[in-house]
Amino acid sequence: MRTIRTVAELRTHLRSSRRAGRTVGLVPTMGALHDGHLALIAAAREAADEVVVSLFVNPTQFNDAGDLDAYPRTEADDAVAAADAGAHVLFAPPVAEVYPDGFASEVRVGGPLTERLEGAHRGAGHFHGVTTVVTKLLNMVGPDVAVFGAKDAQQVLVVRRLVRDLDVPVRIEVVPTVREPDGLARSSRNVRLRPEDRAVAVAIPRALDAASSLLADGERDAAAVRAAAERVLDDAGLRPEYVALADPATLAEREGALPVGPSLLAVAVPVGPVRLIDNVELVVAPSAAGADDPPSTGGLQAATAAG
Ligand SMILES: Nc1ncnc2c1ncn2[C@@H]1O[C@H](COP(=O)(O)OP(=O)(O)OP(=O)(O)O)[C@@H](O)[C@H]1O
Ligand SMILES: CC(C)(CO)[C@@H](O)C(=O)[O-]
Ligand code: BAL
Repeated sequence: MRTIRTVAELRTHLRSSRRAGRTVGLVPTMGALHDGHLALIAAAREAADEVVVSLFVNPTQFNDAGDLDAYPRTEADDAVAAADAGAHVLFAPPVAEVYPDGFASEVRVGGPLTERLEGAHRGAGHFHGVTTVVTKLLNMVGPDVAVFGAKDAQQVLVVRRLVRDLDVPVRIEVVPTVREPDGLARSSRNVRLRPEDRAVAVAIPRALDAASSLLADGERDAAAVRAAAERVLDDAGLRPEYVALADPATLAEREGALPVGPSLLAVAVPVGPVRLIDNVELVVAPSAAGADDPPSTGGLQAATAAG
């Protein structure tokens, strides 16, 4: 595996791969690689001949300077992990290579997809930073396929919108959330959890499970399903920024009876000094009698209950 730091060198390398007829997969990351990232690299290897892992802690998507400063940076370990996972290139540009002096452009996805949930709490500027850097990475690499994690479900929606709206010739693949043995979603920020925070953080996947179980037991009321998750967080002494049960295409909050098909249960929860996010797709299957019910699209990481 080669570590490349400039766009010029990356293009030269990829030109010869293209000439040899090799397809290219991109895995965008901010480094501090864990098993979630390795699952993305494995999916990219399945989907393409040549895998580029980008490692760039993108300053424009951080609303909180403290969060940016504290973001873990472990490039030497990341290079070993990416190579072991079968990546061909680690693209790790310095900030000035991505945002040279005089940089004055931004790529925005407008509307509710960037305004709701993470957009409401981190600020829509978060997603403008994500879409700007993702557009740049797609332009730099020109991949056939780019792989993202379902842990950042809203980011997936926003990136898919971007690619459709701007006719970017790339296929977006999504990998289900990889979890610790106790259910906590793997996240680069987990290393900043103090032992006492780590012990309560398990309430996050348990809250998602509680909502899934209630749905499986036949509950259909959105408020009741949401409240089941909120109760588990509250019992653990956690104060979520949001617990959203939403339409997975528009992120509009569900009210009343959940419709047949998928809904997205997404949470953001500060745990000590760290802000964690997680989600699960809850699927109400059509009832055997309901021949007119719309078909379930299925989820990326769905919990399904018959209607
Ligand atoms: N547990 C996971 N399972 C699957 N994909 C993941 C997981 N965690 C992160 N990813 C994906 O990896 C890609 C890079 O994410 P990133 O480098 O920000 O890691 P991260 O663990 O999400 O870090 P943090 O949550 O601290 O920002 C994103 O597409 C993200 O959705
Ligand atoms: C996609 C991404 C690498 C853009 O900086 C980042 O938002 C992330 O790690 O999910
Ligand atoms: N994984 C999402 C990137 C971020 O937290 O900014």
